[in-house]
Amino acid sequence: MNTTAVLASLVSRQGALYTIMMLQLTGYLYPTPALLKSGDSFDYIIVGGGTAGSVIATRLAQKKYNVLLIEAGQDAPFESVYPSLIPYLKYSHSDWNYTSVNDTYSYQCHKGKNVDLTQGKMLGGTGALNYMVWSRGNPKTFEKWHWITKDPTWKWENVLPYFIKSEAIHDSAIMNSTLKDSYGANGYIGITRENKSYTADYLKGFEQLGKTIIADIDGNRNGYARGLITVYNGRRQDSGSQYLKHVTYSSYLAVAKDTLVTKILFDEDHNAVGVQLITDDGRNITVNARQEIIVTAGAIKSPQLLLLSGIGPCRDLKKLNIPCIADLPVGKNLQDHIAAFIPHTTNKILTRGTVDPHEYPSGLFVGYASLNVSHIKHHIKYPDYEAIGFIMNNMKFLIQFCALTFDFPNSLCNKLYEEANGRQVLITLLSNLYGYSRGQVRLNSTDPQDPPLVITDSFSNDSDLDNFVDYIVDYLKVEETEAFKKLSASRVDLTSPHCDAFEAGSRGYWRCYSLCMMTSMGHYGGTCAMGSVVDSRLRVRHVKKLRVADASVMPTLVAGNIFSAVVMIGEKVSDFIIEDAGSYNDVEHEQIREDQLENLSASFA
Ligand SMILES: Cc1cc2nc3c(=O)[nH]c(=O)nc-3n(C[C@H](O)[C@H](O)[C@H](O)COP(=O)(O)OP(=O)(O)OC[C@H]3O[C@@H](n4cnc5c(N)ncnc54)[C@H](O)[C@@H]3O)c2cc1C
Repeated sequence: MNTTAVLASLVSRQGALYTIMMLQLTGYLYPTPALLKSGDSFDYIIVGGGTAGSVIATRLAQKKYNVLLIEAGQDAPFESVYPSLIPYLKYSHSDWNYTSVNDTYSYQCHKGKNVDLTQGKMLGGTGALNYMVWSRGNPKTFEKWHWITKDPTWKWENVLPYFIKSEAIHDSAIMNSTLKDSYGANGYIGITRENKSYTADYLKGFEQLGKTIIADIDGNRNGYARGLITVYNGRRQDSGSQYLKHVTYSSYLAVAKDTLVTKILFDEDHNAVGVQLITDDGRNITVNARQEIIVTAGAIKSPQLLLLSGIGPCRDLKKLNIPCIADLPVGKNLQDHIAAFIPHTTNKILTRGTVDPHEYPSGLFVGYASLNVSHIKHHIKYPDYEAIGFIMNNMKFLIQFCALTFDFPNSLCNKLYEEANGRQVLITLLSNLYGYSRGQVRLNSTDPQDPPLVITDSFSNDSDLDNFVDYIVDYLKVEETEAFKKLSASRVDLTSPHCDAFEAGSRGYWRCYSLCMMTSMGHYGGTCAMGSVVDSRLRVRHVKKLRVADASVMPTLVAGNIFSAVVMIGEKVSDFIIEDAGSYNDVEHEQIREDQLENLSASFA
């Protein structure tokens, strides 16, 4: 077995899975597709049926607003449902397959000297192809958001109820403890804990290092734990499948699939009144929103749509002859959690046997650590870095992870495979939680089907690289523990010849290592940030009746994994929308619905 062979077999299986997708085996999980015609009107139009969009569509339909959810992709396929099939989703029809611009500095050890910007193109969006780690981030993140927006509703104690509302934690260590009041039991996203027996051998190392082994891996406390995952009953718990199923048959929700929104339309008073779109059968039509349009197309596609619609830096728009409606820094402030890929081989012989598709594909631990004691403020100890350990007990998965998910060259992944020699491998993704580098999303052209330009500028702020070195050195102290020695944990250096000029272990070496072995956590955010592009109720500034509500509104990234915070944003903005719709009184609302029912019965007559 080598990397080329594993990737070739994966591609051929992807072909087979695409054929299975045609059978629409997952269709029963989702609403049937709506057939739109030009001039159709809805109370709310939601652009993007991903992580946040699915939450908002569900909550508004439950409140009996007439909602149109528009998604560029299809229902999430079979391989999204079963956790161990994650590798089959990348480069598939359910991925936008975008890449970043080569900035000649970062990602230089990757195949294309850039990074794959994996994003879900299906109901459930990126949550339907992500790595399913559930952590809510550190309270300090939300204090920062409060500080930026001056809106106390973003304080930790005020966002916590929305996390709780979204979760159904199925974990006795949390739910039988004093922590249980700060966790949800009745939300739509089911959460369990990774349970491979061998994960314990690795956690022991951190315990021996003096780290606390904790139950709730929240970014709230420093320490290490087995990962909490969005898997329940052997199935992925993304918001597309788990929220929309509650409104599958609702007459208040229409879902247009395989439908690309190309522009937001405004009237002369700068009210967002409708959208232009290309339907699944190739028609260019316009549909109208009586109340609001909510853009939830993700941190790369939301800014693209706003820019195409004339909302963004006027100077840039002018160059493309796009009339500028609102001069706002759309697309700026792009952030991501960058991780260093650190492999350790061990002496643990792989347990053979077939992989259960319902199972999480590897062992998993998550840890948070801080180097700086000054970070212990207001009784909150907040972390500098996150370490996610994937314990690979399957060689095929190891190769897929290295060469496909993280896009390292085949030669490098072959070396890792050879060094592993049939034994378990620990891959740590060590990430900086508070990066200062910022990138941007810009239009490449005025064609909405053209991918935008994504310039990550990762590590453009040199202090990020410097901090990274400290984090790696701190993390690797675990190699000295009895537990890691017992595992014969041995780090595999895949940087040669790239970093050969540096003395191993020197700061220069670790800087080179970080730049070479860096990878994206897929946590893109910040491109329509609160405080600059949207206000604290996520309304786009300088125009009316338009909101953005997805990872792009985070002014700074959540210090943790960001999926749960995007779900929280979806829950929270739903309340904002419902509160703000108060003036759109029930009488008018009911009246509109009666008109629609009349139209509907007329069309059946
Ligand atoms: C490989 C990977 C692994 C990850 N792993 C984790 C993890 O383990 N834990 C974690 O917490 N986070 C993880 N994340 C991050 C997390 O999943 C995302 O940040 C989050 O799901 C983003 O949600 P969103 O609503 O902003 O966008 P999305 O969920 O991407 O939703 C956007 C939706 O809009 C649709 N769309 C876009 N443009 C248009 C248009 N013009 N018209 C119509 N529809 C459109 C898209 O098709 C998509 O469905 C991961 C990300 C990646 C890439």
